[in-house]
Amino acid sequence: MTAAEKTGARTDDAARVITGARERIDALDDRIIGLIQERMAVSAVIQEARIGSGGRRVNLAREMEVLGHYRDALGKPGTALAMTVLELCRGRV
Ligand SMILES: O=C(O)C(=O)C[C@]1(C(=O)O)C=C[C@@H](O)C=C1
Repeated sequence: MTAAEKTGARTDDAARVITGARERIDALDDRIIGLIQERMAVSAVIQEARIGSGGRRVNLAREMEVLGHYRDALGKPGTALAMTVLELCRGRV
């Protein structure tokens, strides 16, 4: 498959730009995934401390803060992203 076919570009110049930018996106996605995995580990520490003390896994007031943080930064899709992040960190409720 040619670079043009792989990228959907109609010129070699555009194919080069897209190929380079996709490499940066793949590197960014690797970092984002790493950060999410780090967040999951930190969240687990909190949840274990709370459950170990007799509390519940979920803290809805805190989740509202997290949802608001993402929404303020990214708009409505930010809320959906935060819900997915929370599900990754504490499982489905
Ligand atoms: O901050 C907490 O109390 C957590 O347990 C962490 C966290 C999160 O991953 O952000 C996870 C579960 C709770 O329902 C709220 C937030």
